[in-house]
Amino acid sequence: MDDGVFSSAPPSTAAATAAAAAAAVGSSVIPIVNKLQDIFSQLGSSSTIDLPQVAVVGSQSSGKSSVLEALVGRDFLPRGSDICTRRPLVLQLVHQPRRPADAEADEWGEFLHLPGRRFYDFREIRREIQAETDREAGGNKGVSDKQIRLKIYSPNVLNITLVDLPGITKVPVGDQPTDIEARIRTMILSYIKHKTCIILAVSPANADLSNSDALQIARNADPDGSRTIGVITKLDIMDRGTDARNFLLGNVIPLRLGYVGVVNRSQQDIKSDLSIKEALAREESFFRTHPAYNGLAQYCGIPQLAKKLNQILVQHIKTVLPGLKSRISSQLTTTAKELSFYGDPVESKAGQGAKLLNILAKYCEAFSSMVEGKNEDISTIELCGGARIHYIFQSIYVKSLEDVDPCEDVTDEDIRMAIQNATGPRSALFVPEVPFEVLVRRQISRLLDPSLQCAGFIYDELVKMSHRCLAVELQQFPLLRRSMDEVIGRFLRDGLKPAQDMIAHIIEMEADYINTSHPNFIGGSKAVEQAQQQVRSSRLAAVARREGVDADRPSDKTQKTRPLLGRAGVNGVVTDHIQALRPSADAERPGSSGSGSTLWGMGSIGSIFSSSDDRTHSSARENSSNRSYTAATSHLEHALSTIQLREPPVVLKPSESQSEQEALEIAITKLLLKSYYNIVRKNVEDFVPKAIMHFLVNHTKRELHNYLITKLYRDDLFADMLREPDEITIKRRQIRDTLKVLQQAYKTLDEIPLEADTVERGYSLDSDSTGLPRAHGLSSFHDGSSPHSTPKQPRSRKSSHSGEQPFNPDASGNGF
Ligand SMILES: Nc1nc2c(ncn2[C@@H]2O[C@H](COP(=O)(O)OP(=O)(O)OP(=O)(O)O)[C@@H](O)[C@H]2O)c(=O)[nH]1
Repeated sequence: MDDGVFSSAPPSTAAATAAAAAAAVGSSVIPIVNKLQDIFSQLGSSSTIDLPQVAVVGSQSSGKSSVLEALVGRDFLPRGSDICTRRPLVLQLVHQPRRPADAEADEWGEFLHLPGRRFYDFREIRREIQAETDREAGGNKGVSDKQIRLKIYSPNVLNITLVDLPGITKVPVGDQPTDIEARIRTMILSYIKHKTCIILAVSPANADLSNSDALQIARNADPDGSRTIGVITKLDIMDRGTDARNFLLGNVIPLRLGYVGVVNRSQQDIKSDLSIKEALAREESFFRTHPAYNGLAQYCGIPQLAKKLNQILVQHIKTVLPGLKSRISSQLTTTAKELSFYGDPVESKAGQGAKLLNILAKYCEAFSSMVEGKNEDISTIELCGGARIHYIFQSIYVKSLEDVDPCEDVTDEDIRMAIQNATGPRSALFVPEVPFEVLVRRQISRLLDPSLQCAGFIYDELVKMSHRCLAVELQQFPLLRRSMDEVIGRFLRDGLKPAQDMIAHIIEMEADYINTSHPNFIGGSKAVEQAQQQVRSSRLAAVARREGVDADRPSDKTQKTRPLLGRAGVNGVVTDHIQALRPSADAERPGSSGSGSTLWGMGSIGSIFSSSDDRTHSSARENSSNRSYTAATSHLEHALSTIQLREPPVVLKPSESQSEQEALEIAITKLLLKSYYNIVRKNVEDFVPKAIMHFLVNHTKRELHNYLITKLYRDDLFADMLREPDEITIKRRQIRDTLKVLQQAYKTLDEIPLEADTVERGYSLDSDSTGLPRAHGLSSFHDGSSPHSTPKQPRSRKSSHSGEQPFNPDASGNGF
């Protein structure tokens, strides 16, 4: 040990103070981090800036605890020539504001295993570390990987975590297991493997540096050396005539971040209670006066080590700053937008009038855009606005009409009854038009209800849209919102009425004139043809069924082979159906029917019931039946004096059995009914939506703006309409305040890189004008700017960030 160095240059108090101030790890970064912390708290965020962890590794008694203690600037760690650190000590420094009135109580320690107990005396902290080590690892040199966690609260520290790890030992002693070396190495690696951990690889200068355990294990965890700082201790006790100059310069084992040589307190110094402050001053004197380290000031001393760490921390902060800035910037944009949304309260009448007009115009624009599907925030989740109108028209209204069977509520009996009633006392020679018209009108009138419902649905949609327009903006003016709702409600109701009237007219028009000349109408002859086919096929099916069932009853067969369409029944006319299938030449001539009823459409329908052959046949049959009737009566006259007819019932229904002719008539009527109904349905499906669009939807788009102005733009109403509720006024104030805070925060962040440069410059021991160390390994922590730039020279944001980023900001974290 070169005691002469210390004795020849006793430390001055000023130098000691300066050195001590410079030595504390992160002390110079505290203002920056405090500022960031302020920004976080002002923005109401509980998040903090996470700094990397620092871990000391090395062989046993290499001086790890001494280095850590010097960096923290307080005596609190057990140190000694024997094994001291036997459990990992996780030391969390917690910055807290200074309390002037109670300066003594500003700093204290707290152990996780002794919650709530504050240690103001740092010697007691050391004792507790020793006691807690013994409790877990025993008193006989045993080692445990169970952490001791200690928090130190102080206004002089940075929020950072430091880890003191047991030293690597080769030969087991005391209670140590045989594989102690492997165990300790595994334990150390578990800490330093994390990418956010800065490794202080401590090697004593009085041992063979090229075989350093510290450098070897650090290389395992950090092969490219981007986060390893080599620390060479005990330079004061190197062999006389040797020095660590080549090592410090990186000539022996190069390291990207370089080396720092330090002189800690010796065991003797510890015994004689040499303070850290004095020790630092002595260290400074040692390097200043030792010829071997002349010109290597930036590689020497605890303050240089602290500076190197600070540079890493500054670089880390620089890395996270852009993210922080962009967060604040986007918050700024959102808040500014919010404020512009609330705008400034308008006091003057003219201003109020203009504002009201503006709101009404914007409202109507928004309404039209919503109807036309042009609004900005088009939903991808559900149909909205005009698309809903389209859906109601096509998927609800049109679809419902198409699903309706026009004959659904018209039974065969209804048709039969209508036909019989229409022919009056005569027998029907032709299918009369009246029943068809009656029935088709009945079906047309059924279209009115769904059409009016459709108009009602669209009205509801418009009301909903009117509520959605400027919903957020109008929250600011509840009275105006209410008045607008009322006015718009009235306007829409007024628009619904003509739409409904038009719909009623459309249906009435359709019902009023049954246009059987419509080109799409099936017409009589075609209907007859189809009806005959239907009837024939159903008859054949019935015959086939019966034959299947009665195959073993031959007596019935004669009955079944009778002409099937012989019409016997209510009108007493018997018609041969086969005859009826042949259209008569007479019937094809319009007006040839001669009956009271008009022929349907194509003029060929009636003929099927009126062949002269039919009439001959039927009169022949009538004659024969009349003959037998006369015979029977004359016979009865002998037996009875009076024949009593049964009274006709009050309500008369057609006889139950339906003749095949009637079946044909019914089938024809149904075909005609369906055909005509389809024409009407298509017309209605087309015209009803047109009516609704014209009288209700487009009318609203065209006229609402004028209507709103007429009803609401009145001098005497301006103030009331635009009166804001108190909560809006408060909200505006809050947003303004937040905006100010954000602007300030943004400005502060902009200033931080400059301050960081100052930090880097502030603690150089040599006379380098830039103050920046020239260590080969430091380049990765520089900001890429020229080392010769003047301290006050402002830099652009871009240039303040290094291209090389030793830490991944996303992975950063101090572990707690
Ligand atoms: N002269 C001198 N002694 C030192 C120096 N650094 C440490 N020592 C002494 O070396 C011994 C070990 O120091 P520690 O700081 O306990 O070493 P450590 O690496 O933490 O030891 P373990 O935790 O037990 O592995 C102590 O007696 C210190 O006083 C130094 O730079 N010069």
